[in-house]
Amino acid sequence: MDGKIVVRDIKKKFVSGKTSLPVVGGVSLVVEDGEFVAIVGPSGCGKSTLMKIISGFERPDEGSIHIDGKAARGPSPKGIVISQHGSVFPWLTVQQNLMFGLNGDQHGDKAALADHHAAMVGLKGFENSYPRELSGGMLKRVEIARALVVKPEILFMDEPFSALDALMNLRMRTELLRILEEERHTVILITHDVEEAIYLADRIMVLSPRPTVIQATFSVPHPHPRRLSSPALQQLKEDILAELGL
Ligand SMILES: Nc1ncnc2c1ncn2[C@@H]1O[C@H](COP(=O)(O)OP(=O)(O)OP(=O)(O)O)[C@@H](O)[C@H]1O
Repeated sequence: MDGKIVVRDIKKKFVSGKTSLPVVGGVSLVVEDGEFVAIVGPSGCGKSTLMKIISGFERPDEGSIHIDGKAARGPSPKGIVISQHGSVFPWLTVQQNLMFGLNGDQHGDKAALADHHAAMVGLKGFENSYPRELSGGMLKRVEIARALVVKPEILFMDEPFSALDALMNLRMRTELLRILEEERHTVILITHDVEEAIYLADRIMVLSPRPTVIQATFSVPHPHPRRLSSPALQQLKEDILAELGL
């Protein structure tokens, strides 16, 4: 079976008493090794549910997920989730947070590795700070460094920058691209921000309203850094917004 991540005909409904809410209506997709796929869709269409299923934190009613050809029946050790809800421990310093996931002896000097990743996201000099001493943007960067330090093959990102102000959001996009150039990861990004998707992704999937299916797929074969004001990318934005009924 080809593809780093192969998602086959995923369906999911939530049942509560006599009511049943169909959320994912049959989604199939293949993500290649090293590819960056963004998923956009209308509010409440089931984006987060789909991400939880693909990352192994929610069971689908039907369908399958294969990672590197193997059926995935829970969270894959090859992947890590970065979501809008922070997962940084408030009682640990930046360095301790970054060292937290480094179990086993194969990581060498863990403190040095943590400091390298802190520097990578622009937090050099803040290794010994506690989360309460950092701004929202810095916290987000700790979170991203914390995900990257364990060198995951796959990054599952669910609206990772949505809690940030506009400027920090733009900065984090650029930062993420720089990091991905240094260390190639396979990425699935959920976002409601079409420009963010166009700026970052190799391919963009547009989801339909609930129960969601993939309504359209767009390739973004443009080199980085991308200028969102270029006619081609403006046209792409219009095409995607039209798919979203906007
Ligand atoms: N665990 C759950 N139990 C019951 N219903 C749920 C559960 N999780 C999600 N839902 C429902 O499924 C639908 C889709 O939710 P989901 O969070 O996946 O959408 P989304 O596209 O990520 O939303 P948003 O754009 O607002 O972030 C919503 O109507 C939500 O109420």
